[in-house]
Amino acid sequence: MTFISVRNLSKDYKVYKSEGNTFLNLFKKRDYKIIHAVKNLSFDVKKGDIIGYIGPNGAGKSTTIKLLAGILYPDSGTCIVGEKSPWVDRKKYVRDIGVMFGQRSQLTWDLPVKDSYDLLRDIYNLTEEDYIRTLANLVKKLNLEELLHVPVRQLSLGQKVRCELVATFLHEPKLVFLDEPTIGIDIEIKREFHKFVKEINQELGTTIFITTHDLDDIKSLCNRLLIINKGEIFFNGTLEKLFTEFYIEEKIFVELLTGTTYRLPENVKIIEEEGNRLVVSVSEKGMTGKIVKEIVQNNAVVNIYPEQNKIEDIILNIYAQMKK
Ligand SMILES: Nc1ncnc2c1ncn2[C@@H]1O[C@H](COP(=O)(O)OP(=O)(O)OP(=O)(O)O)[C@@H](O)[C@H]1O
Repeated sequence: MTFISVRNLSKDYKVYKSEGNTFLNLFKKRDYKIIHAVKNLSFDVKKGDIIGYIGPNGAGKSTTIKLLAGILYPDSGTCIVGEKSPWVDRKKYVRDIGVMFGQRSQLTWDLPVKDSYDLLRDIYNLTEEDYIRTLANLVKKLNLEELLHVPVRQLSLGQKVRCELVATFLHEPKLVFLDEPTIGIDIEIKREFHKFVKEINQELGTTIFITTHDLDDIKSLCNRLLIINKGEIFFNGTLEKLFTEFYIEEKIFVELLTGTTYRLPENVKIIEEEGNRLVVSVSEKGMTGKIVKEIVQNNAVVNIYPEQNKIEDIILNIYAQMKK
């Protein structure tokens, strides 16, 4: 079932060129340039999807999130989430969404964590019963009972991220935007974050839209990937589709018994050869296992290991293509 439907969404920024004296600039007609941050964007998201939204710096990810969250107005295009438009039904829409920006906080710096949650309870107009239930559930999941009465300024980054998650999910939103949520946190907290997001997604069917430069987030969480470049969708599909469409030749590292000659299958290419060690490449997706077997059968192999495609390499390759 389609939950988010985005059609031909565009957003430009007008950036004025700065010219020397800022006071005199007030009286002059200044030159400006238009930045097409988001161009004619169209995509659908199903209910309960965890969408990874990635792209190089400046591709338009944050602008898209701000548009979809109703924080920015588009220049043209439409977006329907459930049955609401983020801009037209702004007040009701806010109740349906949660937004967590890795660089910004929903918690009040000088107050104990729990005070910020109480404030959010009032903002979202939660009943005391719902508030107590969801808060207890989230606090248990993230194991942060002992942090509730600590002032936010005393929290470590990892503790703060866990507390931000509670703030984001407290009103049980149907859709959550996570913008660079794991920036700067260690691997242990990151794992805890992934586990939490997966659990909530499964328990409540929350749709999650996540922008990140951390591919661990994508691998651990996302069932779909949108890649954006210069404000336009470059790829839209599953990770499986990404691996098929952007397959990079896989390598097989082979060590042969010293002094033996080799016999290789026809469909491999030798890319390195040094003494009894070879590196060969496989150009056809899905053939690596079969080729390893053939090499072992026909040669005096001491050691052999294939190097399968990694998402990091595929994404790097895509970003390099984008620059051309
Ligand atoms: N408020 C703004 N005023 C002018 N230009 C902006 C503004 N916000 C973003 N831009 C420009 O719009 C383009 C898209 O920016 P955006 O922040 O959406 O990209 P991003 O993909 O989130 O980048 P990053 O990964 O670096 O955070 C960039 O060229 C950026 O410089």
